[in-house]
Amino acid sequence: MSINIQKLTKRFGGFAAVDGIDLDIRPGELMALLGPSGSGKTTLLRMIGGLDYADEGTLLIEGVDATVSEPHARRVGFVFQHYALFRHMTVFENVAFGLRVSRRKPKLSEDDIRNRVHDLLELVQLRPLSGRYPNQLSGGQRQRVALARALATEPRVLLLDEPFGALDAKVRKELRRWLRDIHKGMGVTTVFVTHDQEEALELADRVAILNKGRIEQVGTPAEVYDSPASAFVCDFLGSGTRLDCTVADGAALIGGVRVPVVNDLPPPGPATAYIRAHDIDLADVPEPGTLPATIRLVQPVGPQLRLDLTLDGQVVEAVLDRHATTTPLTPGQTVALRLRRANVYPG
Ligand SMILES: Nc1ncnc2c1ncn2[C@@H]1O[C@H](COP(=O)(O)OP(=O)(O)OP(=O)(O)O)[C@@H](O)[C@H]1O
Repeated sequence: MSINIQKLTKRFGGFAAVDGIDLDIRPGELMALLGPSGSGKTTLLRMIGGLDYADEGTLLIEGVDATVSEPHARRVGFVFQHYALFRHMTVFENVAFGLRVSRRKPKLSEDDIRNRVHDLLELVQLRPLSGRYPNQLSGGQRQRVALARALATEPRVLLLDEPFGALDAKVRKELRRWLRDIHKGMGVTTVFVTHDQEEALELADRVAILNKGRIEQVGTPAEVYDSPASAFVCDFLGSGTRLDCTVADGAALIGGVRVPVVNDLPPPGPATAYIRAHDIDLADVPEPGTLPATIRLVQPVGPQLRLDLTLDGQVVEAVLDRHATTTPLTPGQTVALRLRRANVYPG
């Protein structure tokens, strides 16, 4: 099912939480709404689901105006961050619930319900646990039940609000992979909210990046990461550093050194360069094209060596391959930095 959002606006008091958003979601697409806290992701998702109504704009589902239709008429399935399972019902009953209360006609027989629930529990790999209660499950298992429950009524659109937000990093990663596989198998148009860049980039077909109720950029994970459309997107997507720079004679200069620029160069004048931490190398000796910096902090993290450095009074973060770094690095030491690529924006 396609979703077309046109100039959608939602105000709370005088404040526009969603501010004239246009967004087209394609049939079968897995779309991430990514942005910092308060950027309007949940409000937008709730309007798609019919849990909130827009003050302005239109929302079409499969070409039909759904701006003011009831949630059940939209046929959407929801999964929220906090497992909204019924505590007094078994896993089986939780998944069956939606089917029992469904307004569809004719009603499903008990046999049909049992078969459907068993198929869904198979899909989320929880069939052996169908008799358990939610408090006998891990957080990840509960979210899988919540997903099975959301899928039970065969929604046209699946909406997920930080579905893995409350889980630990390893479980999150497993569930991501698993959600991607399920989505691939079922092909239901899915919109999920996250503030986790890695999650959005890893899972989504396309990512919409929100800032202050507006969309900054929509694109595939590679597009938004490699070609951020604004300083905000660049800053939000990459762990990195902002450095003052000057654009002159068709080049960007930091501390008088020319840096390779990957986006469209802004007009001549003062500018800001964004350098991702892994786009910085350390040269063995100062040489043309390098900049002198002082190490402030050296932190080995798994396979990486994370460095905080100061360059001309500005703090720079660099990430090196720990095993490829043979020279000892210590705080206070002066090193030569080579900035391999930068995104440069005006001002
Ligand atoms: N019911 C409400 N009444 C008043 N203000 C609200 C209401 N719901 C949301 N807001 C405000 O609207 C803005 C957007 O909120 P929203 O929950 O959509 O952001 P979000 O991007 O999902 O944030 P988070 O990642 O923290 O959940 C916030 O400033 C929030 O305080």
